[in-house]
Amino acid sequence: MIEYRSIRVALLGAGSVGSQVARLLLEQGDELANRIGARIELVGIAVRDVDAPRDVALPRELLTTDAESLILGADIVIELMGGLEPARTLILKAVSSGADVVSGNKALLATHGPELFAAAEQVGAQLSYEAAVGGAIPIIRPLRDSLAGDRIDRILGIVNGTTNFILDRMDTTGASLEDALATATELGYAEADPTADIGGYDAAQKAAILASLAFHTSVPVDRVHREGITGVTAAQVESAKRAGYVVKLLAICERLADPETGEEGVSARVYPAMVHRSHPLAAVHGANNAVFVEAAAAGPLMFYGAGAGGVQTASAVLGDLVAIARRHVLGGPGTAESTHAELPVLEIGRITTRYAITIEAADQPGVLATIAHVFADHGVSVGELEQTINDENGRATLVIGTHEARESALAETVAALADSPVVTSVASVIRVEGAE
Ligand SMILES: NC(=O)c1ccc[n+]([C@@H]2O[C@H](COP(=O)([O-])OP(=O)(O)OC[C@H]3O[C@@H](n4cnc5c(N)ncnc54)[C@H](O)[C@@H]3O)[C@@H](O)[C@H]2O)c1
Ligand SMILES: N[C@@H](CCO)C(=O)O
Ligand code: NA
Repeated sequence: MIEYRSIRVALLGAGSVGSQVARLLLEQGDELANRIGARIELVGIAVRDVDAPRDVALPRELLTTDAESLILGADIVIELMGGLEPARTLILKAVSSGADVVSGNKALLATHGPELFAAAEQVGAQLSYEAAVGGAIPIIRPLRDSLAGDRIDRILGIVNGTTNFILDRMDTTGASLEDALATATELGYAEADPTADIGGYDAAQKAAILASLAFHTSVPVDRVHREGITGVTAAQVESAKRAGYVVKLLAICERLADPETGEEGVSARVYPAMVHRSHPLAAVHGANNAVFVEAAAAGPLMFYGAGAGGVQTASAVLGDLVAIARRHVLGGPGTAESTHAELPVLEIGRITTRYAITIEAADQPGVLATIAHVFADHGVSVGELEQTINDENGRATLVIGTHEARESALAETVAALADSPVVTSVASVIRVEGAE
C-alpha cells in the first residue's frame, strides 16, 4: 500500500446529495487515493442536528453542528447545505482561510457568483460547481475547459426535471397541467412546494450560471427573463403536437447582435416554447435534463442525463473534488472564472425568435385579410396558418406561425390583434425555438 499524504475535506450539509458524497468518500477511499495521488480525509460533516435520523448511516464522530470551526484547517470545503446564508458566509470564510470549495448551490452562485469568484481569485483558490447545473451531467467543465477555445453562440437547456416530467406527461397522455403536477408530486419528482420549479425560478438560476460561463460575462439571475409553465394548457400542447412540435421549458442563453445598432450582447431567458420533434431536445423525456450547445467551431453538441438525484449529483461533486485534489498534488493556483467580455445583457424585447399565436375570430369575409394586415403593419412575417371552424358558435380558430420576429414587434402585434374588432380573443402566444 502506497503511503499517500492526506487532503483534509470538510463537508457542509448531509442531505440528499451531501449524505451520498460522504458515503462514496468513505467507501471509495483507496480507489480515490490511487486516482488522486493523495488520500481524501473527511475531517467532519456539518449538520443541523447530529441525532437526526438519516437514510444513509454516517459515522457519529464525524458529525458536528459547528460548521465554522470545521472549515478552519480544511484544504477543501464541500458546501451542500443549499440556500443563500449561511452558505455564502461559510464559503467566503473557507476561501479566506485558504481552502478550495466545491458547491452545488445554484441559488447562491446565480445570486452572489461574482462576489464568490472574486474572493476565490484573490487568493488563487478554486470554486467548482459542476453539480449546480444538470446534476450529474457534465456541462460546467465542458463549457469551462473542453470548449474554452471555441465560441459559444447559443445554449438551449432543459435544466429542470420536474417541469420536463410535467410537460412530457401532458404531451404523451393529454393530461392537464394540474393532473400532471399531481402525478409528479405522487412520484416524488415535484417538491411539496413546486413554485421554484413550475415558476421557472430554478431554471432561471441555471440559465444565469450557464450564460455567465458561456459568454465570459456576469449574468445575475435578476437579469434572466423568466416565465414558468403555469400558463401552459392541454390545448396548447395538443395544438403543438398536431403541428409536429412539443412544448418544453427552455433555458436559453444566446449571443446576439442588435440588427439596428450592431451592438453585441447576450440574452438569458426561461420560458415554455415549442420545439420541433426532429430537434434532439424533443426526445428528452421524463425528469431527464439536456443541454444543447451550439459552438462556432464544434457545431451542435448535446449533454444529456439525470439532472437531479442525490447519488447522481454526488458524482458531479466528487468529480470536482478529485480535480481539485489532483491540483493540490501538482501545485499551482485554481482556474479563475473569466468575465473579461462583460457583454451587455439585453432585455427580452430585443431578442428575435418565432411565435405561434392562437386567435379566436369571427368567421366572416375579410377577417383573414384584416388579421394579415395587423401582422404586416408591425413588420411580422407570417409563415404558417391553420384554421378550424367551430360550427356551433360560427367562430374560427386560427393558429398563425410567424417567421423570425423581434419580441417587441410581436408584443405590439398581439396588442393590436387584441384590439381588432374582428378578433374575439388572442387565446395563446408561444415561442418556437430550436431553428438553425
Ligand atoms: N438534490 C438534487 O438532486 C440536487 C441537484 C443539483 C444540485 N443540488 C444542490 O445541492 C445542494 C444540496 O441539495 P440537497 O438536495 O442535498 O438538499 P437537502 O435539503 O436534502 O440537504 C441540505 C442539508 O443541509 C443541511 N443544512 C442546511 N443548513 C445548514 C446549516 N446551517 N448547518 C448545517 N447543516 C445545514 C440541512 O439540514 C439538510 O440536511 C443545494 O444547493 C441544491 O440546490 C441538489
Ligand atoms: N428541482 C430541480 C432539482 C435539480 O436542480 C429539478 O426538478 O430539476
Ligand atoms: Na452538472
